Amino acid sequence: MATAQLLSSHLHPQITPPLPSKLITNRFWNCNTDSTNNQTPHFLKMQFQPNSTPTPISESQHNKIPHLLTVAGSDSGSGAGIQADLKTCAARRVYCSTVITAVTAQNTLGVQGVHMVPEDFVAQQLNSVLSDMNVDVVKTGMLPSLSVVKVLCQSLRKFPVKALVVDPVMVSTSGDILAGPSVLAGFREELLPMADIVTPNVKEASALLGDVPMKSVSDMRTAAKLLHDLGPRNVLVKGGDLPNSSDAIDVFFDGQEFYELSSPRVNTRNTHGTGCTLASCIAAELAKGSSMLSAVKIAKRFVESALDYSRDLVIGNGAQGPFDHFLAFKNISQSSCRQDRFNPNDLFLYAVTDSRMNSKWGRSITEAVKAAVEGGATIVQLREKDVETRDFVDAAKVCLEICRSYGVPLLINDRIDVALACDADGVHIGQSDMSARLARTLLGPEKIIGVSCKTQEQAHQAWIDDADYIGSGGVYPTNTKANNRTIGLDGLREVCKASKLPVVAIGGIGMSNAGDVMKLGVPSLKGVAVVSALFDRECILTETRNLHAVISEAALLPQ
Ligand SMILES: Cc1ncc(COP(=O)(O)OP(=O)(O)O)c(N)n1
Ligand SMILES: Cc1ncsc1CCOP(=O)(O)O
Ligand SMILES: [Mg+2]
Repeated sequence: MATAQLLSSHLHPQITPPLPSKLITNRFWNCNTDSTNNQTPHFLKMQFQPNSTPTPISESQHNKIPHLLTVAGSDSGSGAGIQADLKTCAARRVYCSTVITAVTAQNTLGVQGVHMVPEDFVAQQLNSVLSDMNVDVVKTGMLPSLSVVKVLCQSLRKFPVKALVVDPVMVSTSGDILAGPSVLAGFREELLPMADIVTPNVKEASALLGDVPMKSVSDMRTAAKLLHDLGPRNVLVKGGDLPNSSDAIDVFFDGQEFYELSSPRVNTRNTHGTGCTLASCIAAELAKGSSMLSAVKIAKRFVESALDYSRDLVIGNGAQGPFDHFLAFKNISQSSCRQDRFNPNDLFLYAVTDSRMNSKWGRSITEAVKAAVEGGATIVQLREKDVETRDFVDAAKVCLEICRSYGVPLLINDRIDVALACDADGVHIGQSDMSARLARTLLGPEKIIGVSCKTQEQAHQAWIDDADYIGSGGVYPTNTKANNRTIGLDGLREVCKASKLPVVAIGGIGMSNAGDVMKLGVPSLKGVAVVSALFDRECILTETRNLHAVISEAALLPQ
């Protein structure tokens, strides 16, 4: 059942110059395009292969959509259950099919009635979907009887999927019982051993373990270990209900390491459906190919943002209201938004602009960015320290269009306001800027956040604060950033070794030394970020192309 490939392939991806998910356009490979070529190009979607001719993406790759099957109960109030799972998958852009195990009459006051679907009809639904529809991941919610648990396990043995996410629903948020004691035995003996992750809250974890006391994070760690002994590959014990804590702390255990994942507690009545949403978001991200830890982190971020966004929503008169899963559509026009999650391999060749260099060579920011992406830059940062805010926003909007047409993310240095104004893909912030945690709250779960880190402690904090990557340097002395301490290759190695986030090296990197950086041989190091070696040169396109060739070759050599 567990898919080693699915879950481990993203844990420590090595530097891999081919960027399989990247779409770029194959255009003119000469210097004239820097500023003079105004022809309308014929954009041709290509799959990126460094040092080789780009190859077209096949139709089947274009048309495959990640597919989640949820096996759960219907909530007539649509806050939880099947309805929450469908909304989560729609918001996360994953196809969701449904097997309904029970129909509940439910609203914000509580559960007024439950009508169980006979187990042979649950089996029939499972057979219909699993035999035909190429399901990637199965997520379970309300399983109202032992016989439904057994039917499900039989179906999963007959139709194996890539991952199984078990949300052991037992009691609704209103306190109503949704699964009796006999189901507990089914969970313990049959379902959990098949699961890739189980996501109990403290009450459910306690019940699964025979009513052990759960009063502290330390109890949660002990419970996570004991639940892991029952067979699931990973355990997430959710501490939202734990008293006396201003933060919601969840304990994640992968069988080897414990992680305490904390997020600020959102003060709202609209928490009905958070458990279902978290589990289906984890499942959706697994279906897209995330590693388990990153799926869990994304899901926590998604729930936190949705709760924050919906804190004042008024639906129903009861104590616990539903929240709005489609927060992302409030301020992002769907047509223009980036389709991919952050891919650490995007850090491979990171082009960072500089307004003074552009003035020196007589080019606009947009001309510089266009040349860099045509030359093979895999991510771009606008680092424009001397530009008026209004001009910065206008230029960023044009750069964003250019980058989007190449499938290259565009980040803004320092200026979260500018990133929000132009709907950039994210920001890069330094140690004296606002914290990554606050930036995450302002930017939401989807945007990319990079943080500059010179030390292992800063790298750890960036991970805690929910950043996506760190930039580490200056690796070599540089004239681009005044008074910047050089950490050398040794300093970079130390930061990379400690970092749970992907790292891009920066500072004094160019043709002569980029290969040495790439050969460092630490898995978290994903690429090089470069300013002057690209932008303080006559032909940006040629320099980018040549640097790409150098780092691709170094990344392919044995370490
Ligand atoms: C990828 C990357 N890494 C580090 C930096 C430096 O950011 P910061 O420390 O905020 O310094 P300034 O760039 O703002 O001078 C970066 N910009 N990009
Ligand atoms: C922004 C920054 N942060 C650390 S070093 C540096 C400057 C990198 O510029 P260059 O690539 O020209 O050395
Ligand atoms: Mg900065």
